[in-house]
Amino acid sequence: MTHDTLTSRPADTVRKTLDAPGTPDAPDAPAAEPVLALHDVRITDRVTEREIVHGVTFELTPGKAVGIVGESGSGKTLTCRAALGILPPHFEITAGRIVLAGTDIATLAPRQWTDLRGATISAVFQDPASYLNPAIKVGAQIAEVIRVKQGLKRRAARRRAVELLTAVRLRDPELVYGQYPHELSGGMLQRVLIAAAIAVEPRALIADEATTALDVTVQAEILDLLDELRTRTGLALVVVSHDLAVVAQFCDEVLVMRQGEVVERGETRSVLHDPQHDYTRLLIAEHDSYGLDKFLAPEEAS
Ligand SMILES: Nc1ncnc2c1ncn2[C@@H]1O[C@H](COP(=O)(O)OP(=O)(O)OP(=O)(O)O)[C@@H](O)[C@H]1O
Repeated sequence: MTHDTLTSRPADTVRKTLDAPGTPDAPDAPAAEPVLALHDVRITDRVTEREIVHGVTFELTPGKAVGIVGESGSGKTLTCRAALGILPPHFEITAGRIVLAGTDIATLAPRQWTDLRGATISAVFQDPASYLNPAIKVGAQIAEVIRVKQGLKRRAARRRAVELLTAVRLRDPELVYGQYPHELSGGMLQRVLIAAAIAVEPRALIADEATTALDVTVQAEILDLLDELRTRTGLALVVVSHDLAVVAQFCDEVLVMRQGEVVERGETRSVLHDPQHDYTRLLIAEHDSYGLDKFLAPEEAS
């Protein structure tokens, strides 16, 4: 077993990861236009009339990654779903603005949303199997996305789908193309979902606990893949994770959410080195002890 994976590192991992040299921005580079910007977004449950998300603000520029961390039920997923235009039926954005590639999403008709989703913004969630049709071979499902969104003919769509399965580093892409979802492992399914999510070359990708259900090695591989796409293609990432090590490694900026509120937000390095809010300190402390437990198990602990 290797300890050099994202969630099985010793205490203080978060800070050590931050100390690793990064790729600094060119000093005089002009600030890029955000692909996605949220301005004080509030989300209300219309059934209970309760406001669930109390004002989220962040900007995501090409090639950057913003992390959202926080306890279960703090509103991370609702925030992401709002940005994707897929809030559950009785939830509504009741204040603030979301601007996607320069367009205020409040002005979008359903048809325009269909064009933007996949092509401008895309997402990968935790449970890949539930997003695939169990009765259709996975390659055909990706090819269908390509045919519909890019208007490619059947043969060209197939070729492109195999290219994408190669790009997400599936070992035998031709074989995988012809397999059904139940024939693939969780890690392979998540790669297939990422292939589908990047099929139409979106500018932003939301990864909402996309690696949570995977074992640590596969998790690290998937995160590396997303990071590579980010550096190579300028894909902008929103990474929702309960794991601070993931955020420390991949995100330029982090938002810490608790009970629908952003309690702390800033450059990842400074938030994790010098947390200002008690809740952020608690998350870091919990992470460190969790990391230590994992480091000791199983060989050293026995
Ligand atoms: N489809 C839904 N129907 C009813 N309530 C919902 C729905 N989705 C979310 N909620 C409620 O909204 C609140 C925020 O949920 P959300 O899924 O955004 O939290 P989260 O931070 O992503 O949590 P987790 O880490 O568990 O995914 C929670 O109280 C949740 O119960």
